[in-house]
Amino acid sequence: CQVMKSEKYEFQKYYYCACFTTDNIFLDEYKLHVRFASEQQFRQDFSPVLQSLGCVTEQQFQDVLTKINQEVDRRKCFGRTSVERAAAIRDIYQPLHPHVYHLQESFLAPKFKHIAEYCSGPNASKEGLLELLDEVPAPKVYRFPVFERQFCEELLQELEHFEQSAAPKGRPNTMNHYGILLNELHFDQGFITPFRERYLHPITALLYPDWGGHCLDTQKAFVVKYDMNEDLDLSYHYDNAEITLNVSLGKDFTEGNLYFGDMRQVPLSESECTEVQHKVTEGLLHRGQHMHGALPIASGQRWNLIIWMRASQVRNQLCPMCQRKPSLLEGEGYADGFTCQSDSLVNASCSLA
Ligand SMILES: O=C(O)CCC(=O)C(=O)O
Ligand SMILES: [Fe+2]
Repeated sequence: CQVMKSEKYEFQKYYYCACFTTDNIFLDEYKLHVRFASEQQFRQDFSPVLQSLGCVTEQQFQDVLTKINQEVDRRKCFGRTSVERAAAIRDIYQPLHPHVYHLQESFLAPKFKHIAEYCSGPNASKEGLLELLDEVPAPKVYRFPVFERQFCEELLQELEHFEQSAAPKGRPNTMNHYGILLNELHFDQGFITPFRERYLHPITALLYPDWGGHCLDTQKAFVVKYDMNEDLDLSYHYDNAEITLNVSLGKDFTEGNLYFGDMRQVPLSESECTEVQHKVTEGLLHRGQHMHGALPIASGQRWNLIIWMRASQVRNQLCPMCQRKPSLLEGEGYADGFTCQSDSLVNASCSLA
């Protein structure tokens, strides 16, 4: 029911987990994710591994602490600065291709529409869906065409135009230095949210019912960019997502394959990795907790659309980043997709009144 849905959209508040300001802080120089709750805890937990990675002098250690402090400050201000950037973008940025902000069927590959239609039908089954998919390149990783090539080109032109503009830019996370947060550019309402609800959700509901694929309710969408003079690769990590869609948008590039290891409980040294090629216009769907990374590109420029899809019902039980019961911090917009049970009770009583 449409009215219920938009009411929910207006009333529902979303949250971060407090671990956002302490956990999964990426140290670029040492390619290491750390947790920083206090200096004492940090020294105890990470001195040995940092030393083994070449952080041996007190000065080097102090430099690490400075970087951590900067990142923690960035995260503490993130909600406010993100809202400010989104407002500034609305005020000063003139889109090159305004139509790409509104999802149209003509953007989508015919095969993708067919797959989504099949999954939305009354007789859909996982087995039937698997027969329609091109390939299962790694365990529970699925590939299918998503966009038409012309749409990929126009979207990239729009994003490059944005990059070259004076508008402020928020970066997707500490591991990507380039790339663009699509919610700040106002892509959610007209494009990403209906794309997830109408097309992706029926597919994930069949493929990942045990990973929240049947109850996705928000997302964080961004693009990543790799260039010979910028970021070349992406370290091994898991996503802040229940399910991730990763679509290759272009341009021309060589190498830069994605690789998948095991689930996050298994160390890389004990994991057998599978390389998966990016093919322009095609998407790869995987579980957020399935560890992965991206190998360096060897030439050209690679852009991918990443949609981290969240299921509040799942993450409210256990935060996928710290693996603890989430401790909620208020956020703006979809935040990190956690919800609060008592908010729902307030909403229920509102709608009963
Ligand atoms: O570069 C890619 O294709 C992977 C990006 C990714 O895994 C991420 O941003 O979470
Ligand atoms: Fe990722």
